[in-house]
Amino acid sequence: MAAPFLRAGGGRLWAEGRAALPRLWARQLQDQCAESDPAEKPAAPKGLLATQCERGLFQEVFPPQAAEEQLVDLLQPGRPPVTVYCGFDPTADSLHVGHLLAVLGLLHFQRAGHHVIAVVGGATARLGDPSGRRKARPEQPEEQVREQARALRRGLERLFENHRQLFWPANNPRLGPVTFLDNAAWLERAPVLELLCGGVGRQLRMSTLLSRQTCKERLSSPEGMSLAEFLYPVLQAYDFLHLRQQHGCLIQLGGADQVGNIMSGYQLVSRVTGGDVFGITVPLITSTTGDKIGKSAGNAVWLNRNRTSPFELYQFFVRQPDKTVERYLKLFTFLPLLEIDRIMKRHAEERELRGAQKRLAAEVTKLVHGKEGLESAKRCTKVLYSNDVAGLEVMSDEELQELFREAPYVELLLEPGTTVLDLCRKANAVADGPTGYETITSGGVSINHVQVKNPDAVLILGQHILNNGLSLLRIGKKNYYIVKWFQMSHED
Ligand SMILES: Nc1ncnc2c1ncn2[C@@H]1O[C@H](COP(=O)(O)OP(=O)(O)OP(=O)(O)O)[C@@H](O)[C@H]1O
Ligand SMILES: N[C@@H](Cc1ccc(O)cc1)C(=O)O
Repeated sequence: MAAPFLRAGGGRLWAEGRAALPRLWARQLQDQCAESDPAEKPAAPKGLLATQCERGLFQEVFPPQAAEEQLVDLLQPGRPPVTVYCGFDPTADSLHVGHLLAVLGLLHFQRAGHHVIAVVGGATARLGDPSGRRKARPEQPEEQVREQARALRRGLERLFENHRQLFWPANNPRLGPVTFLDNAAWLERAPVLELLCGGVGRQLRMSTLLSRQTCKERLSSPEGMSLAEFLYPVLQAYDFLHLRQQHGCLIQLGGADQVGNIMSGYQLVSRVTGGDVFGITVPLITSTTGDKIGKSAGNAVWLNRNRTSPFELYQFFVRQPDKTVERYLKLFTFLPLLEIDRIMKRHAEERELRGAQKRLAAEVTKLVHGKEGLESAKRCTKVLYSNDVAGLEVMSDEELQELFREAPYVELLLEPGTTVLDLCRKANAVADGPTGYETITSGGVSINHVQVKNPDAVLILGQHILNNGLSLLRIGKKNYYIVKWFQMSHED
């Protein structure tokens, strides 16, 4: 069955020519797209769909004809708000960069005044979404999933709160409301018979479920597919129906790998209610080798600080190649397209400064970790790449450990007369005997970014030992040791 999605192609069709878009869309986009000619009279603000397709954030819209005829219009500025939802399964205790695009999709709806619902899949996570997977997810104990659901909700709340505080002018009345729900609240209570004999069991067709790519592949694999996994799209479809009936939800948003599940939801809701609902997908974020970034691939960039520090998140975006940075600025930030254009023009003149990447990294880090997180990321960058000692001095223990994640953390007692050699030996950073001594005299050791060549020099407070009681010891090019000093108190 041909996918009944209207493809905006991650902005591709938009870029290749509007003729590829359905007629009505093309006309509306043309009417609304006045940014390209600033000399003309100010244009009416663009509709949400047009804007996000142009940015590449909305990749597919479903079903195409109804979207053309109704959704474009429903999402025009000045129209009454609609309700949109996106689900996130708590199969880990943190969101990651891949999830961020779906969250950004919700935030754009919120910015346009619509009501958004972020659903944590406390119930669905226990089945495990088979979409795009070759193997079943490992089973997780119920209590673990519950704990992860709480953590995911906190992560979602933090993103919405950071956005409200840092990316939205104070008290702007147009920011739509956000609701956080957990599908365990209704799925755990849904009686099996009610589910099977009511709309779900009767309206969803086996042939459609069996025709999904994931299902076909898994059924023909040696491992096969469990009933729990097979029924996953059914429960996600039930969520859509529940949210339609209880919250008036009209649109489901999800990553591109969610198309099948969203289609099942569309079929169920439209058959049971007789009215149209819509699906929108956001593109999948891939690594430089083209693989989806995520948990299973083992390359997730997490949004929780204890898994990926603000500094590491910042660096992930600073390292993006030139060919991705413009697209990511459009996808991951709220910067207007005209400003992105200016950033890219400046970037083209001085690529080595990585200005576009740094702006991208700053915007994302601020959204994810707030202003303090961004400051921490910048401080860590300076400490590491510009040997900034002042920055080192104001760092918290947590920050220092985040920065030198691999570095051993050693706690030492500071005794009068402690020398450079003592420090190196107590930290187990140099070998015993003459070799250790020579490592220092030959220039292989630095303390707080300053080379120390005299092994017998006594450590000086404020120089070798920073005011926060820390020393950063480096042996060779990149073997770091973080030393936290303790002083014997006088009463002891
Ligand atoms: N790399 C990505 N780019 C865009 N969206 C993503 C990405 N990874 C996951 N998502 C979206 O986030 C939601 C949660 O997906 P899921 O839990 O399968 O992610 P995941 O952590 O990558 O899982 P796994 O790697 O275990 O398959 C889905 O809507 C999915 O489409
Ligand atoms: N299936 C989605 C999560 C989800 C759960 C419930 C929903 O109703 C919607 C989406 C995922 O894998 O992440």
